[in-house]
Amino acid sequence: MEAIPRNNPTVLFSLFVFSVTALLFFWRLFFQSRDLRHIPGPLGARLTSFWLVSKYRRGILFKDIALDLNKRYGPVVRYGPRRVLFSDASAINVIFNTRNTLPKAESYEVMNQIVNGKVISSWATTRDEAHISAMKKQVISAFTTTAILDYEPHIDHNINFLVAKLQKDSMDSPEVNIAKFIIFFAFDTICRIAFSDDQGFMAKQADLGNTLEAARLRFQHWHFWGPLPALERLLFKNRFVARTSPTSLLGKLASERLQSRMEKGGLGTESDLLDRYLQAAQRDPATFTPSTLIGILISTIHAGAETTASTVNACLYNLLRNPDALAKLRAELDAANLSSPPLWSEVSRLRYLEACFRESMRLVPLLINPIERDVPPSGATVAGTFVPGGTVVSLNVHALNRDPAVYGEDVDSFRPERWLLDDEGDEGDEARRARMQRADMTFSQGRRSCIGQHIAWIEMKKVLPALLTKFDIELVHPDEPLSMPTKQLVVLIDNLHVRLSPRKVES
Ligand code: HEM
Repeated sequence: MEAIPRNNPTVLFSLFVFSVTALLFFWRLFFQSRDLRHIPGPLGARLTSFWLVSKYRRGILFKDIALDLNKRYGPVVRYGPRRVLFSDASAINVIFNTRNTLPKAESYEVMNQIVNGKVISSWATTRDEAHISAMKKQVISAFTTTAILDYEPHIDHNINFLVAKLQKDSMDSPEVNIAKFIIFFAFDTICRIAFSDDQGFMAKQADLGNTLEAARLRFQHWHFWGPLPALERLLFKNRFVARTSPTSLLGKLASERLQSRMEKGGLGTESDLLDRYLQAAQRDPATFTPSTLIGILISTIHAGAETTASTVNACLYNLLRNPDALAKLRAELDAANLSSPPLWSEVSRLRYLEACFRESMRLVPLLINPIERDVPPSGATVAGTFVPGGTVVSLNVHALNRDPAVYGEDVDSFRPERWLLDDEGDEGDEARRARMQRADMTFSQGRRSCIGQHIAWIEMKKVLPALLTKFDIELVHPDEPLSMPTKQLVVLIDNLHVRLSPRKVES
């Protein structure tokens, strides 16, 4: 066999690439993350973020990665060279602390969008805590339980539309994919709450202009690139790409709505979220620049539409699979003698209804991927483990939501009763419920928890009773598991085929 000449350029180049890779490998292994060697994790994860990306590419959900890591390595584990995941509820107090806030990690920048040639950070993606505090000070009142009553007529309008559409469609054919109806309902409803007008998705039963698809692609982009934020910035957010990229569809929707409001007369012309944001801009124009306003509008729609839809769809699915729970809920709704559509004042205190949602959100947490925070340069002790500065920390919600020490032995069952108290004839005790509430990360915790959670609650607690009081509902395929796309960071439910008939109340 002929010897390969040593000065062959291909051989030299291969040797060079091999040496650099080997050097990088050993540097990472021994030096870059030496200060994290007390925390276990798979070798691949300790070496490179591509370990996580390759799993995502193969369609493995973070949920399954996280549960597997917890099983193999215990409650504190590395899932990247400088990423640590905790499956211990006591970590919440440190990672999502309200006073000494750990800032959002760099991975959030991946979600920034391009609007008119500029990279815009939204409410959810901003890492500047001082900016967020200044913004919140001005708009927090728009998200309180009292303020959301102003939005109730918008929700009622869409519930009436949804029920009428389902009544009409199910007369022609009783089998419907109710997931789609609920997705369009949630998107149109958040648009109504934000702009006093919807996008007409429910009426057309279509994703007009592919806005929903574009929003999903943004989530998917975050999913794949979240572990590699620096590379994402280099490839997708460099000046040339930003200047030549078209405005994102959500950015376009936000800009158009803002512009048309200004043409209509601006401040005071409607009673909705946009008007509240314009009031804030009048009080503090330095914080609420036009880019900030567009960023807030993008977050409102992006964070508020499919999130609520998936939660309602998952809860309905869990109820249809658990007839006893459904019967109990129907009994509670019947006893409440609800208006049509149900009023917030009637449904807000229905305890079994709330327990059904909480239990469903425990089993199917909306956010699949980790909520990441940066450890400050001085380091932090999280759940008894010292984590050095420059590390990203996160909570293993999937393991925590099924921890028997928090939720009891039957953690895989849908049992809303676990959220209720003894003194009202239900199972459980106050201490356990307090423990469950402290561990509940459905809407995250701390300063950057979900600003829209009261809006989500009012929508969810009104629409599900509206459907259950108008229809008898059964699954077309009762044995099929809930299907959802695998390459995503949030739960998206596209298929929930049910058979609808007008509700027959048993005498
Ligand atoms: C059931 C429905 C919902 C669920 C489960 C949910 C869940 C969450 C979670 C887990 C976060 C924290 C994300 C993170 O830190 O990475 C979050 C943040 C956020 N949510 Fe929601 N959300 C829901 C509905 C809504 C609605 C209806 C709105 C809008 C009106 C909204 C607006 C926001 C915003 C703006 C943030 C960012 C807050 C910040 O960074 O300070 N969400 N949500």
